[in-house]
Order: sequence, then structure tokens, then C-alpha cells
Amino acid sequence: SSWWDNVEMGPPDPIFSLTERFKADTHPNKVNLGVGAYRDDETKPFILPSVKKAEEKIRSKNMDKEYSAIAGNVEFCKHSILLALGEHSNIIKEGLTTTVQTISGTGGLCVGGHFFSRYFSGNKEIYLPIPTWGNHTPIFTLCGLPVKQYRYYDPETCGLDHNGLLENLSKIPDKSIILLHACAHNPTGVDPKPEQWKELAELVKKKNHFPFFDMAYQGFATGNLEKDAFGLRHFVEEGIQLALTQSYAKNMGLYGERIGAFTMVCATKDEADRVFSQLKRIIRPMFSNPPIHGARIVCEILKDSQLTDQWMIDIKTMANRILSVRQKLVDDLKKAGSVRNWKHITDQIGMFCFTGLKPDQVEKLINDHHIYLTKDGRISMAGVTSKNVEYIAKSIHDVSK
Ligand SMILES: Cc1[nH+]cc(COP(=O)(O)O)c(/C=N/[C@@H](CC(=O)O)C(=O)O)c1O
Repeated sequence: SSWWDNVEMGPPDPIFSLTERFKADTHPNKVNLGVGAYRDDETKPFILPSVKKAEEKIRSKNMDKEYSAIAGNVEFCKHSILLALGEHSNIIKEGLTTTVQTISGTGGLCVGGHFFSRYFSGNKEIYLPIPTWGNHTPIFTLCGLPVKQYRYYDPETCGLDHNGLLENLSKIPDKSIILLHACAHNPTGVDPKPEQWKELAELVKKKNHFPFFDMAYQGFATGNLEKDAFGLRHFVEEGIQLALTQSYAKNMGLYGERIGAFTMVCATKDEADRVFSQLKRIIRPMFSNPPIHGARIVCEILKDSQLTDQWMIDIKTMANRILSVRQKLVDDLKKAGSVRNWKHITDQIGMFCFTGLKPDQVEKLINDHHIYLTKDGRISMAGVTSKNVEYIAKSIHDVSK
């Protein structure tokens, strides 16, 4: 027998395996609506003009390749929490937040998950929305945090199950950890409205739950950084302590640079210092210190108002293209003869659309029409362009009539 006889073949990742299947497909009309990565109208990856300018500046500085600090680039961490909470945030001024640089959003969730698993004194279970991003459960399971679920999406209305959400979170044990998508919920594209965020904050305060915000799409949902951070900032204004991860993969197109941040909002400066010291003790054995290039790009953009303005334009370019193809897809579905109600395609926001297609219909889309999407019927709107939208509409109509 050999050493690794006991190792079974693992199942393919639901999201990343789609890209592999798409690449292997030679059909001329193939379309990739799988991974949540922005594509321009030519289905090409998009390097933001603001990122190109930032990299030119970095290149001209001939910077070294020395190790980053364990907690990452200090300037990057400062800019990140200011971006999330706003320039006028009191808790930042009072030193109540502590931020570390992480391996993108996934890394932030993992560092945070390990911290909760090691130190949380409340109900050590993390509640994830139904449905949620496919990697949330594996991440927190890896961290040794038991995963539970709370009602979030209403398949009947293709909208938020607001009453179910409140009722569910009022019934679970006090002081539970609640994972919240800050904006552009993945996979449903359904976000709470401001009034619903306010009701949720009331409940969280009453139950003394601990929110863990996952903000992987700030700016991408509505094209507006402040609007997309409404829920997060309202919770902070209500005095709720919380954890936050940020990712620059989508809103700066820095997917492969793996640049993100984890922040803990604390009760006192002293608590923030102690939490910071223990976050570093999780990071050091995990990846020692984070990559330098992505942090430098983010710093160049966020510290220079001209580059920040350009970034705002770039974000609007992406958000607006996605908004336009949402409408076009609904129009083309009608043209194709579909009589179903596809209103949710334009009601939903951010990168994804939760079509409501069932697994057998998804399989037909992949096998008969060479259109790749995840089993749960999620499509990444970024893969839809003015050139393939009619084909996609006809194909969806064909499998759903
Ligand atoms: C909600 C959410 N949180 C965190 C991440 C992590 O992204 P990172 O690149 O680690 O910063 C993603 C990525 N989602 C897309 C890509 C992926 O699955 O990794 C997706 O859902 O397609 C999310 O959708």
C-alpha cells in the first residue's frame, strides 16, 4: 500500500470548476456566467484605468521587495477602514478599530473565523444566510466554528424574507455570530433596504448578537461607496461592535493580487490593542505576512484624490454596464417569447442574478447551450454582454418554457 491510499478524490469547487469546464469547451457560442469576476463588453477582464495609473506611479518609485509587517501595510489598513466607515467615523478617531491586511476577502474571513473560534465568549456558532456564498461554510468549518443558517431569501418573491429573517434571528441563542453580506448579496443580489437594516440593527442590539460583515463588493452594488456601506455604517452608528472583512478583488479588479482587510470594532483602545496583538498571532503561522503589491495599488488610489476620482468613474463604468445588461436580458427574454416574470433580474443588484432556474435546467443550459452557471441558478451578470445577451435569453427561455 502507499502512504496516501486513504486520500479520496475531492469534489470540484462549485464555482472555480465551472471556469475549468468553460475553458475546456470548444463550442463557438460558449458563455461563462460562473465566477464573479467582471468582464467588459468584449468578455475581456478589465484592468481599471485608476489601477493602471497607480501601477505606473509605483513602478517609478523603484520600491523594494522587503517583507511586509505581519499585520500588513499600515497605510493600506488605515485607508481601508476609512473607505468602509467614512472619513468622519468617530470610532476610527477614538482608536476603537483595529485592522490587519489579509489575503483578500477569503483571507479576512479566515483570520476572523480563527479569532472568533479562539476568543469569542458568546455563543460560538456562526449563522450564515440561506443561501450564501459557496465558500463561507468551508472557511468557517476550517476555522473550527460550527456553522448554522438563518432565513434570508424568499424564493416566492425572489426578494428578502424580511419577517423570516427577523423571526429566525430572534429565536436563536443570544450572543450568536451573524454573518451579513454588507451589499450585493451573493448569490441572490437581494439586499435589505435601509429601513430593513434599521430593524435588523434593533434586533441585533436586543439579542446582543455579534455581526460579522462581509463587504466584498463595496461600490459595485449601486456604484456608490457610501450607499453600499449603509448597513455597516448604521450598525456602527448604533454602537454595535462588529467584525468586517473587505475585498478589493471586485471593486478594484484586483482579483489575483489577493488584497483585502479584516477589522474588529472594539469597546476601548486598550481592547483594540490586545485584539490586534492576537490577530498577529493568528496571521504569523498562517501566512506570516501579506503580499505587498496589491496594498501599494490600493494606497496609491485611496491617498490621491485624482486617482480616487478616477476609481469612482471606473466603478460606475462596471456597475452601469451590469445594470444595462440586466435590463437587456429581461427585454430579450420577452422577445424570445418567455411569459415568466423576470422582474427579479432588474430588481436584484451587484454582480449576480439569482435566476430561479432549477438544477436540471442549469444542466441543460450547460450541456445543450454551453452556458456555464452554478447549480443554484446564479449567473454572474458580468459575463453577459451586448453581443451574447440575445443568445443567453433564447437559451434560458428554451430551458424554462
Ligand atoms: C460574498 C463574498 N465574500 C468574499 C469573497 C472572496 O473574494 P476574494 O477574492 O477572496 O476577495 C467572495 C468572492 N466571490 C466570487 C469568487 C469566488 O468564489 O472566490 C464568486 O462568488 O464567484 C464573495 O462573493
